Amino acid sequence: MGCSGLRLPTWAAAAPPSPSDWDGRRPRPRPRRGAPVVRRRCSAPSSTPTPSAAAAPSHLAAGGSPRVGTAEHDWVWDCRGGGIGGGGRDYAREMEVAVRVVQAACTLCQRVQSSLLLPASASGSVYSKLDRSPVTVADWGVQAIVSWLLSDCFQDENISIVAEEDDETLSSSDGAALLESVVAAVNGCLIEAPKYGLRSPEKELKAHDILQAIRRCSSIGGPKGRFWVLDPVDGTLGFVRGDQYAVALALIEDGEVVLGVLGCPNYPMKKEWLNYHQRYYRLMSKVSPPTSGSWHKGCVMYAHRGCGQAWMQPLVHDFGKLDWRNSREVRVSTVSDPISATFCEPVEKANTSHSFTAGLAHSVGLRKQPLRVYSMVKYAAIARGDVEIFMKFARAGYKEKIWDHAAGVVIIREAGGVITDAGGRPLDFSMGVFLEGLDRGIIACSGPLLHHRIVGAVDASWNSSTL
Ligand SMILES: Nc1ncnc2c1ncn2[C@@H]1O[C@H](COP(=O)(O)OS(=O)(=O)O)[C@@H](OP(=O)(O)O)[C@H]1O
Ligand SMILES: [Mg+2]
Repeated sequence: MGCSGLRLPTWAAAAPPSPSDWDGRRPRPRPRRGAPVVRRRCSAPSSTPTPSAAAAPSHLAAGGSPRVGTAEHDWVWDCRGGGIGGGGRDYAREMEVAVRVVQAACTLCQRVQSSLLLPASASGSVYSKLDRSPVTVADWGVQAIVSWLLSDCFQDENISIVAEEDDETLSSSDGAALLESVVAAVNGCLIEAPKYGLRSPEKELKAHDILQAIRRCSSIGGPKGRFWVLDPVDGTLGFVRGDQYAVALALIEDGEVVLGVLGCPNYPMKKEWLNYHQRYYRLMSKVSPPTSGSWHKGCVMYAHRGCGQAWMQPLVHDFGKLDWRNSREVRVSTVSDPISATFCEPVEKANTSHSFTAGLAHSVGLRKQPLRVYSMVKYAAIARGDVEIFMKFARAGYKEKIWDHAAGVVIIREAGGVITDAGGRPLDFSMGVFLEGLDRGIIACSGPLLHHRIVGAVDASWNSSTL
């Protein structure tokens, strides 16, 4: 195992942008083990490359299918030397595309979430699924753009995507206005694809193109082969309530998650803000606006299996462009004493037993109030070292879906954390859309000591619980 070291060209490493409110933390020293690298090939390095050079490699923006290593401004994900199942593949191309695609998808989500806060409009409406869970234009919109962009970038491959939404509602006669809103949202976002280093469609997509892109996400996963897994808007409740949510994209090969990307548009760079609803954040931002150029919220995290590192870059905001030099390594917390540890869990008590986790917390000596946050932002919080523990115990009979965990699991692991079911076994992504065989619940920790204690505490209290 192990990969090549992180090798940044000196000009890129010398003057990293320094977001003023980076939570007081600086990037860690360069690690010894394998590392993803943003590497520039070819032309003479310049200490201040133009934004277009850094952000929009021509091999992606113009050519459709990316050709790594051929363009002048060629940013390459480089974690070579094995470490990955499947013969040491580095997934450079997949990782680069996935990060760009998630960045684009986050823009669509942000626009739809803002419109939800405005007086009623079709794009700002919340619809109800058969199971009465909410769904919005963003769910279908993200699914359509991710599907379209992945297909465009990997034209030479027959890609499979597992994702939550189907096209039934949109294709129905009642869905015409909704479909129109999805088409508008998708085209509004794809026209800006070059700012993420991706290609826009030659012509605006029509309704049937959108439906086709959504239908393409009909893979059901399984133990063999390669497929993408997408949760277009994870934490839909948080999304419709104007709070935290995530866009989660992962690649699974032969049953193993090989890369994960988590877009967290409302993730605050000051971790204490995770405790507050976004409406306070919006209020505070009005009272005391963040200084221009500072990185105050919104990030994309990414990691690839076997690399031993996970990364975060700022969300690309309105007038910005994706710039790989802004990526920073993230690492789990070093806290291993339960007294100082914070645990996080789902907000809704319908999704987990708050009373069971409160009992566990007490028995292992956790003293802080739990942090309740929507979506896989909880996984991002562990990877970033903002919390130490995640616990989820769904009611008996509920089956966890792979898209709710895949991207976060690989990011936590590569950032140094441990994530298993409550029996201490790894989550199994090889059995279709569900995490089959999951033992009781999910436990993620920043390190093995805390993890061991919590798994032990579950065993000790399970029989007396009412779950
Ligand atoms: N009954 C039940 N039990 C457990 N889990 C469930 C349940 N129902 C749904 N889900 C899945 O939980 C996903 C939301 O997880 P969160 O951590 O965001 O939950 S919470 O809203 O903060 O309570 C949610 O993902 P999204 O639909 O993407 O929001 C669901 O896949
Ligand atoms: Mg989800």
